[in-house]
Amino acid sequence: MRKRILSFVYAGRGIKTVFSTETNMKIHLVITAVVIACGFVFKINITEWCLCLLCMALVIGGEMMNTAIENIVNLASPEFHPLAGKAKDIAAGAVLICAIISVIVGCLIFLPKIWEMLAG
Ligand SMILES: Nc1ncnc2c1ncn2[C@@H]1O[C@H](COP(=O)(O)OP(=O)(O)OP(=O)(O)O)[C@@H](O)[C@H]1O
Repeated sequence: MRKRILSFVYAGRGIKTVFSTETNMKIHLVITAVVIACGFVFKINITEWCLCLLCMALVIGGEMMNTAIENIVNLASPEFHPLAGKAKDIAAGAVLICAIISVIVGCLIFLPKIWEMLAG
């Protein structure tokens, strides 16, 4: 039981580390806050909330995996190596794909509502 609780403590420490050290993570946090505020302002429905929450998890989780990979690569290959560069580029590319898809989902949800508000 103690081991189980400790695993939550370690996970919490990982979340705290990534949010306090990674600039990209702070940017994601600001965007997440803006999306949540827009969700309330535009009164999005439960399905739209679920899609927004999934996108947030995708981008923040992806960024955390990217940071973990960067740390492992730096540890395993502090010197220049094509495979180290490839691993970092692929991890960064994965975050970019998640972010682009999330922006598209955000546009599909919010743009019609913004348009409706401006038109009406
Ligand atoms: N050890 C290495 N060997 C080869 N290429 C590397 C190595 N380390 C970094 N690179 C190249 O430099 C790029 C940037 O690496 P870096 O570690 O600065 O990542 P970053 O995305 O800028 O990190 P951060 O998110 O901390 O700013 C990598 O995507 C990779 O192309």
